[in-house]
Amino acid sequence: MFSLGGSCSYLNSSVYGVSKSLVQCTHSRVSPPSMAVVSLGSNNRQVDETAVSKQNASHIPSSSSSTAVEKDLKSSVCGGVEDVYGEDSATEDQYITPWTVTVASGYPLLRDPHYNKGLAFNGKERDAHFLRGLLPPVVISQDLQVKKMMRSMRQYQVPLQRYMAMMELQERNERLFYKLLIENVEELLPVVYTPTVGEACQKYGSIFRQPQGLFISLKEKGRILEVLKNWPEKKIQVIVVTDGERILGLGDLGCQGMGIPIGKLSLYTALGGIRPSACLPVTIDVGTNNEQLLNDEFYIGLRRKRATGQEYAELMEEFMSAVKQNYGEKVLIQFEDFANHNAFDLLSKYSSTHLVFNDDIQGTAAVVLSGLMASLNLVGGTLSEHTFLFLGAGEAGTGIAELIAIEMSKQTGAPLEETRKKIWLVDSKGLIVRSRMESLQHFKRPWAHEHEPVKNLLDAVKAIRPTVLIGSSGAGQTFTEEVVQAMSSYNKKPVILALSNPTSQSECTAEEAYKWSEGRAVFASGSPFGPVEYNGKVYVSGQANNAYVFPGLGLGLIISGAIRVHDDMLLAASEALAEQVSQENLDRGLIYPPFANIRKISAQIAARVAAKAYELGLATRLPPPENLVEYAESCMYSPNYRNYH
Ligand SMILES: NC(=O)C1=CN([C@@H]2O[C@H](COP(=O)(O)OP(=O)(O)OC[C@H]3O[C@@H](n4cnc5c(N)ncnc54)[C@H](OP(=O)(O)O)[C@@H]3O)[C@@H](O)[C@H]2O)C=CC1
Ligand SMILES: CC(=O)C(=O)O
Ligand SMILES: [Mg+2]
Repeated sequence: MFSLGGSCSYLNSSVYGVSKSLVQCTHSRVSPPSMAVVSLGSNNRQVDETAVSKQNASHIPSSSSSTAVEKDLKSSVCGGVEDVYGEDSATEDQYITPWTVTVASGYPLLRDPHYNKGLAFNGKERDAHFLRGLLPPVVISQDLQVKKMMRSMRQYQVPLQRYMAMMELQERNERLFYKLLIENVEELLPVVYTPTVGEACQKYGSIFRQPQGLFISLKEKGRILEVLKNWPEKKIQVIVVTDGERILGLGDLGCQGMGIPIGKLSLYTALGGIRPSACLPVTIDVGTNNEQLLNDEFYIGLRRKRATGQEYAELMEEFMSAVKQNYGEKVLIQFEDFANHNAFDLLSKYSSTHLVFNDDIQGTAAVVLSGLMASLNLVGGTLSEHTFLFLGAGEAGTGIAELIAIEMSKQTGAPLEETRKKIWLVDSKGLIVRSRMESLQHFKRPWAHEHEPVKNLLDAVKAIRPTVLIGSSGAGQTFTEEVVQAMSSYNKKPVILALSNPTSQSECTAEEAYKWSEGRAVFASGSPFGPVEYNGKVYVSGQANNAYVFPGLGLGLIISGAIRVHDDMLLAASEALAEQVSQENLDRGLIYPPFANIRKISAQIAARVAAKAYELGLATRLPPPENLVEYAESCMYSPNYRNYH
């Protein structure tokens, strides 16, 4: 009678005075189980809809205690709906047990995002899985579902509504969500990722419906391993974790930063082909210093100031140890949007014990270096013949600067201390120079070159005369007309990268870059801008965003079973990405390939990263596959529906 594809055990539970027989099953993911399963633990999919639970009571196999259930199911609420578990008749001061029933057939199958196919369930599946009558008669293809969803998405004028529609889809039908995203990546990336995800995080409390990801707060101190075990998936390969302190260029959004790990991991799947069930979004909630959120009645996090020092370090240490204990050595932990006073220390502390990677420092560096390599085809010269000026000397700025210096050093044989001298950075106090050394944070010190103090960016541009200007400040409108004009007065083709996200924080817009440089700028930005018409010519700018690299890098680490991330892997990723920029792209002024090809690009990046892991002796999956590109492609998750028997 039961085709559960896994093991079952019967549990007894007393739920608000009603004794129930529970069947606990671990079932196969390929073929959805076709009969009643009850779950109190973390091993099964859970459906928390009372109505569904009630409906499923009829599927529970009979046993002595199920007879008790029938006997005790006397109470009802108005309208003739049976109050099966006494939940409705319980007064507010009485306790009820939030038990849930999971059945991968009937309604619960339609409610399970991993298995649900909506109208695409065919006749056989509808018969086999008790779906008859639960769906209208029509059977449509997944392609038609995509077409329909895109049409409905395009009807929303407000970006946040699109974001919410996408999140709702992800929670309702995971494969359809990913098919939509993969097939319409250029249109939907700005919805699930920057810029819209930034607004979503700001308003996360107000738009919160279904919890996604794992929230680990100070309240869970001492119990993090237990919390990890609550997550329904066991085979985790990638964790993206934030503590919400530097969300894009929007600052401290506390617990509401959760939108970022969720967004990044949906790109791991859509762009890099990592299975969704292998991805775990985590937000560490240590409080927030954002007064507006602390006073917001809809704020979802701990209402306290951020923990710092030992309290913070201990929670992070417990998290990192618990992750290793629960998922092993080879789970990739991506640190995302931590403030720089923690980010560098966490990376250096855990890079020798865990497979960790900081996307803002390292992923951004790989993507920007790649764009610079490609831009040399437009502006000429070698990397070391250029001079670089950054606005912003934090994670992104110093991370990129260091990788450029490493690459220059590899190319020329000059020591790193020398190649760094071609790179200058400006922070909120002005140009970073030797006389400021004592007061500088450690990650800025390598960039404190000999120079007289310079107070602002414009003066720094005039003093340094860079060929490349990179914005990584999180401060919008800082590449002013004067700054862009100054860059254009020294360079035939100034390279201008406005990396800050979201769009509101971009150092300048694409239109401003082209207009103020009289169409000469080679421009790319962290958040996308549409094509710009200037003097009768259409300019298309690229998106200099770490999303080009982290999915492929992650895939490469996973397929090689890498145990550590190495700078040479970042360089390999940069090269692989730069090689994907075609002459046609360059002719249009693009220094990045279109996102439309991202899965092919990710496979190339993954192959190159994996090859580097093997070369460095950091790979554990042996022997290495013969053709790494083919192997990477073959490992990628496909969102197409599977047939159920
Ligand atoms: N496109 C992409 O892929 C990525 C983009 N980013 C974006 O880059 C931005 C910065 O991120 P990150 O480096 O992590 O942030 P950090 O906080 O680590 O660094 C910000 C830096 O900018 C400086 N700064 C801030 N405001 C000004 C200003 N008005 N004038 C001059 N300098 C200023 C800060 O100065 P001080 O040190 O003196 O405080 C600091 O050095 C964010 O907007 C983020 O979204 C980040 C990662 C990837
Ligand atoms: C893109 C990204 O990681 C950031 O803006 O923080
Ligand atoms: Mg980030």
